[in-house]
Amino acid sequence: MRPLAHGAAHHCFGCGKANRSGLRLNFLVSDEGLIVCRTKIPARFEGPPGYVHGGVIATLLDEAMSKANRACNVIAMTRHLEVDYRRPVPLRSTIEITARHLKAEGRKHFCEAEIRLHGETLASGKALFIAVTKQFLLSRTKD
Ligand SMILES: CCCCC/C=C\C/C=C\C/C=C\C/C=C\CCCC(=O)SCCNC(=O)CCNC(=O)[C@H](O)C(C)(C)COP(=O)(O)OP(=O)(O)OC[C@H]1O[C@@H](n2cnc3c(N)ncnc32)[C@H](O)[C@@H]1OP(=O)(O)O
Repeated sequence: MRPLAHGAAHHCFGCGKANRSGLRLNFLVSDEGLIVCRTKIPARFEGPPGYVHGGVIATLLDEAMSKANRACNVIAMTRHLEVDYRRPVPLRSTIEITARHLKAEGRKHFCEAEIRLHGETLASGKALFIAVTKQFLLSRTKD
C-alpha cells in the first residue's frame, strides 16, 4: 500500500488538511486500486450516544469511493449513493474504510465501500459517480 496522491481541494470536509473541523482522512491505495483508510472518528461527529452520526458514515463511504475513482485518474461527482447501516459505528475506535472502483460505462463510474471494525462489516455502500473535468468543478466555485 502507498499513500494516495489525489490533489483534492484543501478544504474538503472529508480529506482537506486545511479544514480543521473536517474529518481530515488519509488514504492508502494498493497496486490493484483498493483504497484503505484507518481512522478514529472524534466525538464531535456523534449521532446516537457513543456512535458516529449516520450522515458522517455516508460521508466516509462516499469519500473513500471518490478516492477509488481518483486512483483510476477519474475526477467524478457522486450522482447516486446507497448506504446499508448494518451495525452502529463506534466513535474513537480504529475503523477501517475500504473502497474499490467496480466498472465504468462511459462517464458513469460504479464503486463500492465498507466500514469494518475487527473484521466485522458495520456499514457498506454503493455509488454511481459521473466523471467531470477539473474545469467544470472550478466553474462551480462560488465567491
Ligand atoms: C477545486 C479543486 C480542483 C482539483 C480537483 C482535483 C481532484 C478533486 C477530486 C474529486 C473532486 C470531486 C468531488 C470531491 C468532493 C467530495 C468527494 C465526494 C464526492 C462528492 O461528495 S461530490 C458532491 C455531491 N454531488 C453533487 O453535488 C453532484 C450533483 N449533480 C450534478 O452536478 C450533475 O448530476 C452532474 C454534473 C454530476 C452530472 O450532470 P449531467 O446533467 O451531465 O447528468 P445527469 O445528472 O442527468 O445523469 C448522469 C447519468 O446518470 C444516470 N443516472 C442517474 N441516476 C442513476 C441511478 N440511480 N442509476 C443509474 N443511472 C443513473 C442518468 O440517467 C444519466 O445517464 P445518461 O447520461 O446515460 O443519460
